Amino acid sequence: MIAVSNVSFRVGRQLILDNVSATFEAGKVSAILGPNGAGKTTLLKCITGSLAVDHGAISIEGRKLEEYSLEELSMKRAVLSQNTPISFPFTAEEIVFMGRNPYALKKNNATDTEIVHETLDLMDAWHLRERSFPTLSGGEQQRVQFARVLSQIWDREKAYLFLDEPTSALDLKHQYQVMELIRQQCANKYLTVIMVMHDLNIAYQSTDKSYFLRDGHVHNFGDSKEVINAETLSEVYNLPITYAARHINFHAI
Ligand SMILES: Nc1ncnc2c1ncn2[C@@H]1O[C@H](COP(=O)(O)OP(=O)(O)OP(=O)(O)O)[C@@H](O)[C@H]1O
Repeated sequence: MIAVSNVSFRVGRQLILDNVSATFEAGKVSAILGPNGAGKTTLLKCITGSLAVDHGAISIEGRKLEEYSLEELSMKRAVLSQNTPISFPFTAEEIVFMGRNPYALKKNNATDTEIVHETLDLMDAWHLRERSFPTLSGGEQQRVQFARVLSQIWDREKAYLFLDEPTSALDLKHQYQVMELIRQQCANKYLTVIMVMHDLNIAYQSTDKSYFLRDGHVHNFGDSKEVINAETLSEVYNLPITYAARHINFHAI
């Protein structure tokens, strides 16, 4: 479990996170939602340790984040950032192999290769493995990067998966496949999954818990099926929204 307790973060005099508290449980997929500039990515960066909080604390399994070594963290959690510009012509397969770097000293080439190939295949990116990464389309790059983070924690139980807009470049089918895979991995390996996202339909359908941020504070949180409602959305996005009683639900079969 991850506990975020009374976290504040400033840049200069601007308060970007204002006394944020949240808990993220193992075996659950949690969404961080809210308008542009609400502080979602900043909160995720504080949770991953790439930003140091000004006030408050973040703990993983009851231990403060700063007490973990980088090596420990790299074998416990994987992070998919929003922008990972790569201009060097690594192949897609080499990018995914980077997910196995934390285990370099315990090298088991056969296992690493199996994991890399399996995650490439699961992300429908096997056919891209020899392609130069910078030449891939936005969605293809996102799938390869997702294979990289999956490969990093593939053989770990109770690991942590932090994803900043993992489906933003994906078409409908790949969005569905990625969310199914996240849910399946989360349940089977008891992962703690935290996703920053904008797509409220995906959040409603595929996450367990949702936190709505607005102006750097938690506006509302709870079970996704309950908290993602017209009233909350109207308040958070400052846009009158009504519930469409005769909406159409498409289901993949
Ligand atoms: N280093 C920085 N210097 C100045 N302002 C910053 C810095 N980092 C973040 N901010 C500001 O803090 C606010 C929160 O940024 P953040 O990226 O966390 O928002 P977000 O909710 O993820 O937004 P989006 O949905 O647009 O990705 C924004 O107004 C942003 O401009």
